[in-house]
Amino acid sequence: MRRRYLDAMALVQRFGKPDIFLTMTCNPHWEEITRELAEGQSPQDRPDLVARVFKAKLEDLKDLLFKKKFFGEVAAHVHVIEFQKRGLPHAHFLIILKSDYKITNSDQYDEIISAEIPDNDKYPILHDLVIKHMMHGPCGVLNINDPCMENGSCRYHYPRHFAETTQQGEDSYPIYRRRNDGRRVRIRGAVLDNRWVVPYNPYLLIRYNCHINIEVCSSIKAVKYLFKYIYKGHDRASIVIEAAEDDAVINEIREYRDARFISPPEAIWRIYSFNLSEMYPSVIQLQVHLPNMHLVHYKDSEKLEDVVCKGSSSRTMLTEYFRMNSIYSYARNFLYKEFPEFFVWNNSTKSWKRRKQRIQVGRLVAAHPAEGERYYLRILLNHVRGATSFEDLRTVDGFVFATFREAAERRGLIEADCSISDCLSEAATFAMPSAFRRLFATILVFCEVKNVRELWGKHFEAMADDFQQGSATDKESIEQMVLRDISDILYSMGKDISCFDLPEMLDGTELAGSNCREVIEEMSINIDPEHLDLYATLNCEQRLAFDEIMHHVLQKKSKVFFIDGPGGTGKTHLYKALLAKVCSMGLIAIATATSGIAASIMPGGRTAHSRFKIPVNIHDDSLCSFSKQSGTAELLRRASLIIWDEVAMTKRQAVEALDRSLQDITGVLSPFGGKVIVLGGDFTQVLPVVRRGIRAQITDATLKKSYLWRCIKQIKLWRNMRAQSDPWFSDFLLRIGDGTEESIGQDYVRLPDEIVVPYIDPKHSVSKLINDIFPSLGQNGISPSYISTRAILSTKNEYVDELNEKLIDRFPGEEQIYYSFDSAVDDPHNYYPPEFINSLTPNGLPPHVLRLKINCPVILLRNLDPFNGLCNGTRLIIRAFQENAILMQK
Ligand SMILES: Nc1ncnc2c1ncn2[C@@H]1O[C@H](COP(=O)(O)OP(=O)(O)OP(=O)(O)O)[C@@H](O)[C@H]1O
Repeated sequence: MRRRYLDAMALVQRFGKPDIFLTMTCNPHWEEITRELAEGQSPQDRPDLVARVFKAKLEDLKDLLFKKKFFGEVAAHVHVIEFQKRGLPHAHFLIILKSDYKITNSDQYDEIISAEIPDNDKYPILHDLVIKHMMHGPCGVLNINDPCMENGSCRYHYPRHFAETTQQGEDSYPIYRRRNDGRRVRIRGAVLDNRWVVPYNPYLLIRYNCHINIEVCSSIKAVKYLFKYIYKGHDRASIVIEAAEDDAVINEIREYRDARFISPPEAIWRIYSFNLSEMYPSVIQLQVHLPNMHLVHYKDSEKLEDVVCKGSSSRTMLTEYFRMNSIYSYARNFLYKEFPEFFVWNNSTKSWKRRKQRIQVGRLVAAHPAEGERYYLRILLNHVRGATSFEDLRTVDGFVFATFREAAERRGLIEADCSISDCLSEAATFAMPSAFRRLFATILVFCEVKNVRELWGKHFEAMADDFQQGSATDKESIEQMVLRDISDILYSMGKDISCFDLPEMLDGTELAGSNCREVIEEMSINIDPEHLDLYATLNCEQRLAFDEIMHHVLQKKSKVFFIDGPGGTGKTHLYKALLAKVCSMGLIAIATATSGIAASIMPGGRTAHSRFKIPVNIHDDSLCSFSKQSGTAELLRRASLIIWDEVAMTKRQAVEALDRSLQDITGVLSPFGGKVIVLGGDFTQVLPVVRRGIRAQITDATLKKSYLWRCIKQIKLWRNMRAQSDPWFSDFLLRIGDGTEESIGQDYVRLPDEIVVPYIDPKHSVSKLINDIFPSLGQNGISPSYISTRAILSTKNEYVDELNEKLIDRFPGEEQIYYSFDSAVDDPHNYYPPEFINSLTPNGLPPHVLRLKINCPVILLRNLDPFNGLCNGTRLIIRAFQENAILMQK
């Protein structure tokens, strides 16, 4: 039996998730069919004719979709055409669009898909076609015998719910707009409304006059479902083409590219056609087997001894890959999975040969973690280049490990049980005890440590080192001192030491009552003397703002201010002056910002979410999650001034939650419980993120749409203090922000030639960009400030990863590689192979392969410890590294 494989995940990996799912079903009453029928014949009598016409329509559809780019430029597509004995021929298409044409929000869904009955007066033809082809059922209570009924309900979930607007569905398809507009139609004896409309594209429906269902694949989770659907129950990772399971008469599979085959009426065929565009090469499955545990094929007529002795029986793709590596230095440049791109496998001679034309993509046959050694062998093959034998693969730093697991662990490719402990042991060699305790606390908070007490016991000495040098000599006192320090650190990270299995902290060692801990912490923030002098430097708008705010603080007069200023107009400068002044008077001023990075540049700054305990999933009536008796509540009650920077980019519901909570804890029913609040931000910068939200939804989420906006006093700062030396640029930015700069269409602005790196082609332009920004990158001895005062910004994580690869290549020094340990939750069947998960680049996670060099800059992607300035966006410099620990400096 001939089989062809296609790796669905490889497709997604290479081109991204599919965007559109389209099903077209043959209309047996197409004119092209009916006019050729002889007197008394029905379409069922002429399957050849039906198939031919259907094929012609499909060709036309493919031309429209792929050449004429009906939905935009197509990166790749898969389609399956089914001719069955029962039912009409139909075709399924999965279409992956190029990145510029991705369909991402519900406005775009509405442009291409409708799920409503059209107005009969305005669109009579379309109205008739929808009734004829796109109404589901009736099923359910209207017709319990409809073929779609399964266990008493419709397999396709009809009737759907009415929906006023199209929305992003949680896991799979969007919820299309199906308004309850009173339109009804009588179909097969039942009265149906918009809830029964199968989503369609009006143009395609009119053009093809048949059932043609279009769906947008709204999330990556839909991919799994779609691939399963399109390949009906086959393995989701490797798709196998074979006969329909219910077929008793098939004795051969025939496969025709582009569905040129016309099925004979007596057979039941599925014709699969994979046409992944010219760019997408075929996929070859690469064998992964343990030594001498490969499959050997032989004929019934062959003698087993002969089979075993035959030289070719011991040769496999893998053993030959090793052999090629041992004799051919060029071969050693590639991973096993990359091999088929450069070498071609000849199955009859069982050997690899240098490839001359047409590339192929390799994919290693899957292995489940439960398979043990084969799974670890596969991991090694996915990461190690040029191995010449199984033993070579087990060799790391000259040492031959007994198992593939140990070798993978040693290479840092799988998480070892002792990774965390090793990290601490390594860190102990370069971290001071106080920094070491901070690392210990950070690990407790972020690493889900299973045996905390064991970790504590093992690393106590290193954590206690500085206390042992001091006056306390007995172990218990020192232990209490370490515990207290860790407790303080944990507290500043919003955690309580009692949540961790550590030795008990004695009462006396607690600071003055846990309720006041936040207050004490806030009161102990050091005031930078320079900040006290900032008042003298304020420009006149800043000074007016300062005076008015201070007046309210001193008079304890309730007021909410919004410092409205474009970037660089000195908002932070003003906050620093205010914070210093209020704190110097012994009053409490709380500094927060929406992002960690903005919080970290204000003394004592915390993210608003952590300081006010704002719930992550926020709703219109949410409250902050602190109780009236908590330390946070006490701190807020005592605060004379609360600053929240970058409020323009937070959802209004978060600010409203703080308003309600402050009213609750203070008992004062005026905005924010009568406090003096300074909000700041710039609505021309980043707005709140509403995932896949349309403009209206984003605008609705901003503070300007809040009930609070009416009682907020706006203070405008307009003088750009940052770009004083370049007033032209500062004006240019302001014009873009205000929307007064001439634009091309609605969204584009022409940048002056002087600030643009001209585009030649991707390779040279990127190289020129790097040379322009980092001209001395390759030189030894470049200073950290050289690196940290320049940056290349990019719009997508994948571009950032690409640029980082190029930059780190040029960076001087020896590199250290770190691999992430990625796994899918809720995937007992290992449908998501590790290399697929590793290839994803979601927000907030580093790439799977992280290449670092001493003195190279890195950006922290998590709010590890915002109170101490370690937050999402903090830039650090690599100072030293070991296998599990990295020493970084701000
Ligand atoms: N009155 C001032 N005198 C001197 N320098 C100032 C003054 N105001 C602001 N600056 C300087 O201008 C630069 C930008 O100020 P700042 O960071 O406070 O602006 P911002 O409005 O917070 O900007 P962004 O919105 O981009 O965060 C800083 O280097 C700051 O020190």
